[in-house]
This record gives sequence, C-alpha cells and structure tokens, in this order.
Amino acid sequence: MSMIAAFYGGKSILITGATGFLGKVLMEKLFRTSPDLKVIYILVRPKAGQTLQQRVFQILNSKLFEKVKEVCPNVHEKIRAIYADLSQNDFGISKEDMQELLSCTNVIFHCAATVRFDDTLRHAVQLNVTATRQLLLMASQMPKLEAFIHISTAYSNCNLKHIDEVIYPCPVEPKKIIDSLEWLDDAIIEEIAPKLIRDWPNIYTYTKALGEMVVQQESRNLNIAIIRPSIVGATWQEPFPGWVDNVNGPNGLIIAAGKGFLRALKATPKAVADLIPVDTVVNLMLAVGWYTAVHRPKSTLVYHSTSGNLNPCNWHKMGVQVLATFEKIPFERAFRRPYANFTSNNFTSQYWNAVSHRAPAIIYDCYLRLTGRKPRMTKLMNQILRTASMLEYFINRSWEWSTYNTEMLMSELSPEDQRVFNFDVRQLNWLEYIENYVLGVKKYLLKEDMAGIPEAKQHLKRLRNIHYLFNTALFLIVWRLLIARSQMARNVWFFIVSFCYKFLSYFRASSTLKV
Ligand SMILES: CCCCCCCCCCCCCCCCCCCCCCCCCCCCCC(=O)SCCNC(=O)CCNC(=O)[C@H](O)C(C)(C)COP(=O)(O)OP(=O)(O)OC[C@H]1O[C@@H](n2cnc3c(N)ncnc32)[C@H](O)[C@@H]1OP(=O)(O)O
Ligand SMILES: NC(=O)C1=CN([C@@H]2O[C@H](COP(=O)(O)OP(=O)(O)OC[C@H]3O[C@@H](n4cnc5c(N)ncnc54)[C@H](OP(=O)(O)O)[C@@H]3O)[C@@H](O)[C@H]2O)C=CC1
Repeated sequence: MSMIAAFYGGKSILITGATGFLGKVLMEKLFRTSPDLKVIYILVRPKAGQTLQQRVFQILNSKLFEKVKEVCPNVHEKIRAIYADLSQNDFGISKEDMQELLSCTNVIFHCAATVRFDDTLRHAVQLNVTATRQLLLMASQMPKLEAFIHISTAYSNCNLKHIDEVIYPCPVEPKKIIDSLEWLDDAIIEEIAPKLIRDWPNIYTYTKALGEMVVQQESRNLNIAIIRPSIVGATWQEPFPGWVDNVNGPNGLIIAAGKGFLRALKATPKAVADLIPVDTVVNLMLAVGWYTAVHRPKSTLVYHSTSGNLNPCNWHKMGVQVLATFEKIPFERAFRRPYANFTSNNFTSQYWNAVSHRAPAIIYDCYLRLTGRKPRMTKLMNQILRTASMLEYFINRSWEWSTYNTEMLMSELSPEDQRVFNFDVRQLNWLEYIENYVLGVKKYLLKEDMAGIPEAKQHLKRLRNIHYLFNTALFLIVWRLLIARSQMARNVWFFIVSFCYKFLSYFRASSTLKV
C-alpha cells in the first residue's frame, strides 16, 4: 500500500494554478492515486469567455483525464472551483468560499504564477510575490493545514552558477518592492525594473526569487516546502507519454523547427539541457506534500527537481534526436524541411537568421503578394525569432543544482511509493523520452492525425526537390551575372569548359581504342 496515496485519502486539497500545465497533471495524479480524497479546491478565474464551470468541464473531458474517470467516476463532484483572481489584493474570493477554504483545507499546492519572461514588473510582482504572501496569510488562518507546498523555479537563482537547496537573499527586500509599487506609476516602474533585476535575465526569474524570500519571511509556524523544477517538459510515463498542452519552453520551438520555420538557434551544443518531465515534478510534489505534513521538518526545505546532475543530456544530443524524430514522424504542411544549426557565435547566428529565416520569409511573402494573398510569413518569423531570443539565455549556459534533499526524500520512500511516485530521473531514457515528446507535440498540441504521416513525408520530398531546383537556379543566375561582369570569372569558366571538353575527348578516344 502506498503511504503517500493513503495520506491524501480523505483530505481537502487547495491548488492554485490548477488550469495550468503543471496543475492539470497534479490534479490528474491525485485523483488517480487517491480517488478517496475528499475534495480538491481550485482557485480559478473566468478566461477567454469561459465560466469557471466550463473551464473545469473542459479539463475533465480532455484526454489527460480519461484514466481518472475510470478510477474515480465521481471526479466532477470532487472538484470545487472557487472564483479567484490572484492579481486582486484579496483574490476576490467570496466570504462564504473563504470561510470554507479556511476551515477545511489540509494541504496547499501553490502553482499559480505568471511565467511570461516579459511581463510588467507590476503584474509579475502582484502574482509571483504579493499573491504568495496573501496565500501564506490565508494559510496561517487554516487550523487544519498540514503542509504548504510552493512551486518556484530552478532558475530563480540563475544569476549563480552553483545552486544549493537553500533560499538565497535578494538584494532588495520584497516588502520594499511591494510597497513602492503601490505609489509608483507604471512608467517609472518600467524604468527602474532593469536596475532592480540586475543580473537576473528577466522579470519572471527575478520575481520568483522574491517569491521564495516571501515564503521564508512569512512562513510563521507553517509546514512549508519549496520545489524548484527546471524546464518542465511533456509527460514521461503518466498518465501516458508525451502529453503537453502549451507552447511554453521548448514546445513552441519544437513546433517551429518541425514546421521548418526555425532552422538555426543560438545555443551552446555542449550546455546541459535541463529538462524535467512534468509527471516527475508532480510525483515529487506529492511526495514532498506527504513528507512535509508527516515528518514536519524543522525548517523550510527546498527540493530541486532537475535532471542535469543525475542524468545529463546536452542540447546537441537533444537537437539531434528531435531532428531524427521529425524524419520518422514529420509534421504536416511544413514550410521548409526541418534542419538544424546550433551556433554559439553571435556573427554566425546573425548570418543564419538572415539567410535561413528572414530571406525565405521575405521571398514567400513576395510570392503571397504576387498571388493576391496577404503576406504573413515575415510577421510570423519575427515572432519566432523574438521567442527564440528570449529563451537564448537558458540554452547557452549550464548550471549545477544540488539535489541532496530530493535524494534524501527518495531514500525515505517505501519501495511501493518509489514505484507509484517515481521521481528518479536516472531511469529516464532521453532518446525514448524526446521521441515521445515530439510525437506528443504533434498529437496534443498540433492535433495532427497519425494517418497524415505518408502525405507529410511526400510533402517533405516535394520541398527537397524545390530546394534543389531553387539552389541550382540561384547558382546559374549568380554565375551568369559573374561571367557578364568579371574577366576572372570568364577565365575560370573557360578553364572549366576546356578541361571538361579535353576530359570527354580523352575518355571517348580511349573507349574507341578499347573496341
Ligand atoms: C551541433 C549541431 C547540433 C544539432 C542540433 C540540432 C539543432 C536544432 C536547431 C533548431 C531547431 C530546434 C529544435 C528544437 C530543439 C529543442 C528546443 C530547444 C529550446 C528549448 C528552450 C527552453 C528554454 C526554456 C527556459 C525556461 C526557463 C525557466 C523555466 C520556467 O521556470 S517557466 C516556463 C517558461 N516560460 C515560458 O516559456 C514563457 C515564455 N514566453 C514568453 O515569455 C512570451 O510568450 C514571449 C516569448 C516573450 C512572447 O511574447 P509576445 O507578447 O511577443 O507574444 P505572445 O506571448 O502573445 O505569443 C505570440 C505567439 O507566439 C506563440 N508563442 C508563445 N510562446 C512561444 C514559444 N515558447 N515558442 C513558440 N511560440 C510561442 C504564442 O502562442 C502566440 O501565438 P498566436 O496565438 O498564434 O499568435
Ligand atoms: N513550465 C515550466 O517550464 C516551469 C514552471 N515552473 C513553475 O510551475 C508553476 C506552474 O507553471 P505552469 O503550469 O507551467 O504555468 P502555466 O502558465 O501553464 O499556468 C499558470 C497557472 O497560473 C494561473 N494564473 C495566472 N494568473 C492568475 C490569476 N491572476 N489568477 C488566478 N490564476 C492565475 C493560470 O490560470 P489561467 O489558466 O486562468 O491563466 C494557470 O492555471 C509556476 O509557478 C511556474 O513558475 C517552474 C519551472 C519551470
């Protein structure tokens, strides 16, 4: 019997960010392994014209929850969606809902965040810092609360090279920043933002670091733990391999590469690609929830959910495997054949951007214009290049994350728990994982049918032929122009032609002699 699964039985669990990538996988696993849990409260806001109920309905009816519905047929009754907008000071939760949350919650998983790298400082602080503080204040009023699990990121201290499982202080107190945002206007905030974030690469990682400090400062006598995942990728095993549902992190780039838009990337091939499957993160979260509640460590423990030091894979190996998978299972209607070029050199990167990205986009837009259609490729290409440049910081460096706490926890688990809540990344086979990942992107993000693979392969063959034709035509045109303008080119041309002529004459003469 799994001790962790048993622990969550009969419990009331509060999840923020349950509609996000990590949150959905967390809910799925909880329902599947502890179908006798009492209730999962989720703090949700209406979005994209959908009410809370419609959002929950959509999640529960997705492929991700198919297994859950077999194990826990009354799953609909066990989810309680509570209106909450974490960017409002009191979350906008009604009095009755607040009362219920305060009196019933046993465990909190705080996943909600803005993960945009380019968010405004005001919004990012509101969500990643102030909301965390507010939730901790709520938690301190929950008599039945056993554990508060805060999800941060392994990159919250990416200004350091070696990162331990400790909370590092930030140069400016979070409280000072929160207070000053109250009276500063937006223009001034954006002006001071670069000075505040110093050597952090973006507002996201900086505000996640502030969020950790807030957790430390406001922990009171709560049982708190922090989990720091690195780059969260598609599911490895559970509930099935390759599930993914948004374009964040590598996902968008995999699409752009598979469709032939992105053919070069400023990346360091030998840098560690610290990807961690989402189900591995979720298993660790549930194990940490159990451990924090049952063993009540004296201080706030930080757990790294990373792969680099236990089972490293670099961007080169990852890129090669991504490309090999595109050969086997290509994406439909590619713009160009997928190709790859990793370069860490600035000049080479600019060159590839001009030749491999911007020039084909401009040519294609000219073609669209000539055929009476609206040009769109340059805009799309700019968007892809902007995204790639935002991610560059993370694919050109390596970090060392220590994992003592995570390994300690692994050793504390029973063999059954180690199996059911496996977060041992050493068992991950990267080649298999990446193949399933790319397949998952195709099936669950692009919603492409596997029956379309033969046609996709045909399309790639046509693109290859167009590519050869285009290159030959380009060569001939350039050569013709050169010959028209340069004596040297004419001499070279004369030399090549006379050489070929002599060679052919010799070849013909020797074959006549043999006869
Ligand atoms: C030596 C030889 C070796 C050979 C090897 C082969 C090499 C191959 C080379 C090329 C091929 C590449 C193959 C692929 C290989 C694997 C991929 C490697 C890259 C992996 C990089 C990972 C880095 C992750 C870093 C994570 C660090 C921290 C992790 C976390 O803690 S949190 C999660 C991370 N958060 C995010 O990812 C959010 C990032 N997004 C943003 O901040 C913003 O969206 C934005 C990028 C700033 C863009 O903002 P905008 O306002 O301009 O746009 P908007 O958001 O409205 O979106 C516009 C449209 O763009 C789509 N889109 C959004 N994000 C992405 C994305 N990541 N990729 C692609 N597209 C994206 C969005 O959907 C919109 O589309 P529309 O709705 O249709 O308009
Ligand atoms: N994905 C990754 O690679 C990594 C993620 N993390 C951390 O994991 C956590 C989850 O990330 P992930 O699932 O990928 O992110 P998503 O962007 O997929 O999910 C974010 C969640 O936060 C919710 N949220 C955002 N703003 C508000 C708001 N104002 N009110 C209520 N809810 C809000 C979103 O709700 P809605 O659906 O309404 O937008 C969504 O449920 C985050 O804390 C992130 O920092 C850490 C490392 C890597």
